Amino acid sequence: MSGVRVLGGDVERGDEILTPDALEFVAELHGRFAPEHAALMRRRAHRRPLGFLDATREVREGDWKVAEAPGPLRDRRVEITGPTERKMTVNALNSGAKVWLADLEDANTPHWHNVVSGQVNLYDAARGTVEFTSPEGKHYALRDDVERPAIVVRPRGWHLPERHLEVEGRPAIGALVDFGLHFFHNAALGRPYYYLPKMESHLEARLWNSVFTAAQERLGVPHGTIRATVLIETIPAAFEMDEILHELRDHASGLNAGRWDYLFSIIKYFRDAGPDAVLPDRNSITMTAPFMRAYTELLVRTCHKRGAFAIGGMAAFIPNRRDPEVTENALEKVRADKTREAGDGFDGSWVAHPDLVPVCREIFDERLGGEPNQLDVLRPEVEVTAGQLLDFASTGGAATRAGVESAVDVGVRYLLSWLGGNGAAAIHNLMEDAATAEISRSQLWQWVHNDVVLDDGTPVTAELVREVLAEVRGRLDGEHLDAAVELFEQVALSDDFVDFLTLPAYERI
Ligand SMILES: CC(=O)SCCNC(=O)CCNC(=O)[C@H](O)C(C)(C)COP(=O)(O)OP(=O)(O)OC[C@H]1O[C@@H](n2cnc3c(N)ncnc32)[C@H](O)[C@@H]1OP(=O)(O)O
Ligand SMILES: O=CC(=O)O
Ligand SMILES: [Mg+2]
Repeated sequence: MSGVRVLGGDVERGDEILTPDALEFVAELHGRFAPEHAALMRRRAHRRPLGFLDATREVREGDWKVAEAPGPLRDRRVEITGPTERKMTVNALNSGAKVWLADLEDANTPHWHNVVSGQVNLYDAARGTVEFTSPEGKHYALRDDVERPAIVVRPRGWHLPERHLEVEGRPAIGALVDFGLHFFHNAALGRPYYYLPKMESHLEARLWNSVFTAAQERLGVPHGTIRATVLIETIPAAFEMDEILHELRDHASGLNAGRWDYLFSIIKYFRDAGPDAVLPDRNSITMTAPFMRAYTELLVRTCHKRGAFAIGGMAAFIPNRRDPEVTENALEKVRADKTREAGDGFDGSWVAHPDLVPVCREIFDERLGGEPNQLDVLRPEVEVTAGQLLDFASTGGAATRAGVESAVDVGVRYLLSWLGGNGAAAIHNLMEDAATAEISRSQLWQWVHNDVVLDDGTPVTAELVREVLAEVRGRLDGEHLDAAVELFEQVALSDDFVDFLTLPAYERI
């Protein structure tokens, strides 16, 4: 194969995915789009003042809609998310959800094995042939008595490289590897649906749109077959919701309120902006904080004005089949979260675990009546200003010692899991993934660099964080403990803010 080298090791059935034609296709996408991608990544480094853009006023004020949703995406009342590990693939497809967000992003450690075997599992899932037998001998197969969810694949964000695949001597772009391999093998089946994470501007959406157009042309797939739901989960993107949908309008199917990365992005963007931008303990920032409400209200309003689906986010509470009290608490919290979203006009929402599918379904069933969605709930009364999106000062809550301890503890435990190959983990009964871990470490960085004083009068210093880190280290063990602790210290405390914790973490796998 000219220009492409596979540097990762052998993965079972990898030869069915990494075929010469598929690699050629991925290489072609790189040939066409790598220069634009590089320019957009350089653009990210510049933190511009935030506001709605003058240059795109016409798009915001114009009268246009995105393409009508295809049949499998007209009813998205409950979406289960999860990694593409084989057993979880079967479990997600049997969960009774309307959509499975098959995650190659924040719930996945991009070990080469996970990247390739995830594609194998998606290949079988798309063909209804996926099955699995556990080491204990339990057999998993697709059930006939459950409606199969539409599969919506989330490739990695634009920033992540894939160094196990080289194109023209350079590490490939993770997003193009994930999208390219999946599209190449599955587009002909007619349902190439994607979730697009972590975009920071409509120009990045334009790049995805160009990639989609080229990919469809190249494989002879009709223009507009691809449908993409964009996560609005960075603060700059919140000011460009209309523009992002407009760029992708032939391929757009909706927006999702990705709350965890959104909080991370806010902390990152305003990490050194002084006291008014300092956020309190993660646990005290809820979806009813004024700036979070402004964000979700604007998202629903924008989507429905444009005929696009508004999909709610992830409540992090996880049930535990061995602990009824934990499960009851999770169900109650998730019920409250989904009830608020349904009432606000969202068309459906995310859950992290099969046992949460029924509660989300029940709430949206009740709200939707006999309808598949609530696209007709236009929310014309919603008007959101830039000031409301950026009003962090009225959040309430405090920075506390418990907040510091929890941030360090969760961050290190998550990195231990990530380095071991599990990009999503239940920690203290909460779902943790790369986005929530980003909040933990960036929050500490922000507190240290803004001379925050805890509610008990203790200043947050690098020494304090190191002290807590030593305590946490003392109670944990595991093969990757040294690496996890070193990494955490780096991403929480280094003078130069590390853009994404997964970048230095990736160097270690
Ligand atoms: C901020 C964001 O981006 S959110 C989206 C990204 N994050 C995610 O997708 C996380 C999704 N959730 C998960 O990965 C898991 O639920 C975890 C890691 C949080 C917990 O997993 P576990 O500890 O295995 O949960 P638990 O033991 O209760 O699982 C019970 C069963 O449900 C299955 N299960 C749990 N979550 C899922 C899921 N999301 N998809 C499919 N199956 C699942 C397990 O495989 C297990 O199956 P089994 O009984 O056949 O062995
Ligand atoms: O991807 C979802 C999020 O909350 O982040
Ligand atoms: Mg996210």
